[in-house]
Amino acid sequence: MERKPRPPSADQLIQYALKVKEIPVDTTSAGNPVDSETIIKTIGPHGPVPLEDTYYLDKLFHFAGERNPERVVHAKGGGAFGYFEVTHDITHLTKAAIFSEIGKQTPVAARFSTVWGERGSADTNRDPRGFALKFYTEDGNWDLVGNNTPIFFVRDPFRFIHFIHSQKRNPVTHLRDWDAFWDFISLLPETTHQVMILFSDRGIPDGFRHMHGYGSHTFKLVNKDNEPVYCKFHFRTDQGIKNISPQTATKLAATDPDYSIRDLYDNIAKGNFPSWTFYIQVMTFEEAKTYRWNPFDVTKIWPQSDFPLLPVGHMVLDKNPGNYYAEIEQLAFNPNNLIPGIEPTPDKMLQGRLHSYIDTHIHRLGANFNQIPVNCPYRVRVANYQRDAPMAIDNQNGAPNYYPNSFKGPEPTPRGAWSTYNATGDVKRYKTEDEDNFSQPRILWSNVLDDAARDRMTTNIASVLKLAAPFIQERTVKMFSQVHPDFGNRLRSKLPHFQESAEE
Ligand code: HEM
Repeated sequence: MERKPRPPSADQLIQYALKVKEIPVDTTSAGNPVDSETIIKTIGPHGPVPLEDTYYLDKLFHFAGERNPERVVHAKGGGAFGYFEVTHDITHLTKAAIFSEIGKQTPVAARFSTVWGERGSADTNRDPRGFALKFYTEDGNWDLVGNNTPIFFVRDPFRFIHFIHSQKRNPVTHLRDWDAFWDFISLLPETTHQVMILFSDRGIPDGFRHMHGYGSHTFKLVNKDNEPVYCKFHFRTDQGIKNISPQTATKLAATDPDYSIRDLYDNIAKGNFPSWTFYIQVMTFEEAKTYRWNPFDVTKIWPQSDFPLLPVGHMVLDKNPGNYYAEIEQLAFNPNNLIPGIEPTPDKMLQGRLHSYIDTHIHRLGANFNQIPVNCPYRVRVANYQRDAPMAIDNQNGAPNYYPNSFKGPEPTPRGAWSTYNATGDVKRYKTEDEDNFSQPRILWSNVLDDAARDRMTTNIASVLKLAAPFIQERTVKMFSQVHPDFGNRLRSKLPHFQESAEE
């Protein structure tokens, strides 16, 4: 029988050993040579262990602290490194250094993830996929922390935490709770659009290479004359969209739960570098005033028929991490890492995210998380008035640590200012329930999906909606019926609860 060659990921240790010219001396974490890795010191062959075995203690204490808290969402993921290259000029739209000339390359780090599962969960779960990018530009890091879907479940950041709680484990049973999931979804119909995408074929992408990535939010581009436009960011996979059937996904969850991480690593190791073409959509401020949908509502797309995709560049991932923990687990993305020429907008969800990520990184990685090499904006010299805290590696030597000062401490620059805009109105919690929740989902149902895709989507929904309490099933079917009566009818026909009620 012909033997299949081992994938590169299986050979990592062999490859490492081949490169080592001289075996290093084993040391304590302080570099002192040690005499054993296998035998503890004892007083006599069967005696107790003396405290003198400090190397054992060095190992033991390090081991007990080996885990950082996992990300509260997007805990399981894989990543890689590469570059972004400009292919089309957009300097009339933005002064962002990364787009300054055709042919310009900027180093990039990418992390792809699932959302609700824990650090050890299966890669093939039905879930959105995170699509987080860090561009190391000469104006510091630009992070685009998006997903593989152009929209999101909720349009107000207050709802995000409730949404995540409804997807995570039940606090009593520690099991996924389909009552909580569908209860939340059916009580907030703004989730309809994203839930349809989640239960469509794209809900289980074939690894990380075969999916698009989106900034999802509406951002602002500002040019050198400080003229702004609104924009959306799109990364379209050059490998083509490819998805996994629910049956194969379930099988893979048991046989190869790290399927997507392995697929990414092996393809890059074999020189089959994944790439994405980068596009923007642009909307002027005038267009935004009268557009038929709220341009800052992240539950809605900007149809390409109204706002065509403009090509800008491409991203290639050509380098695997040298060490997963150091370079992927410790990656810390932040939608607030923006460079001159790219700014936030009144998109409430984006505004709601701007402060969340620094806090989570301090909790997960410590106050100096930006000094970890993979997060460090290494193309600029970091100079500011922050000092100390654990793991301060670059503590800025003798520079003054207060401002103003007479001793050549760093000076703010107008280049760092965001463009000005008008904001008026009473401060209060504005209800958004009058938003249109169904017209874009209806277009997705009627114009984008074909009949077979509609059938697969309703089967996928029914497979887990049937696990919710009957009153929640009924409310959910009612919600989807508002997209299209056919949607509701198909679902009803696939849910045992409705068949039983009909028989009664
Ligand atoms: C108010 C809304 C949101 C809040 C408060 C929030 C908060 C968080 C938090 C706390 C993390 C964990 C970060 C870490 O520990 O490193 C995270 C990760 C992430 N979020 Fe959000 N999030 C929100 C909405 C979104 C949206 C709308 C998207 C996509 C469009 C998104 C994409 C991501 C991605 C991709 C990651 C993983 C980044 C990585 O690979 O390290 N989030 N989010």
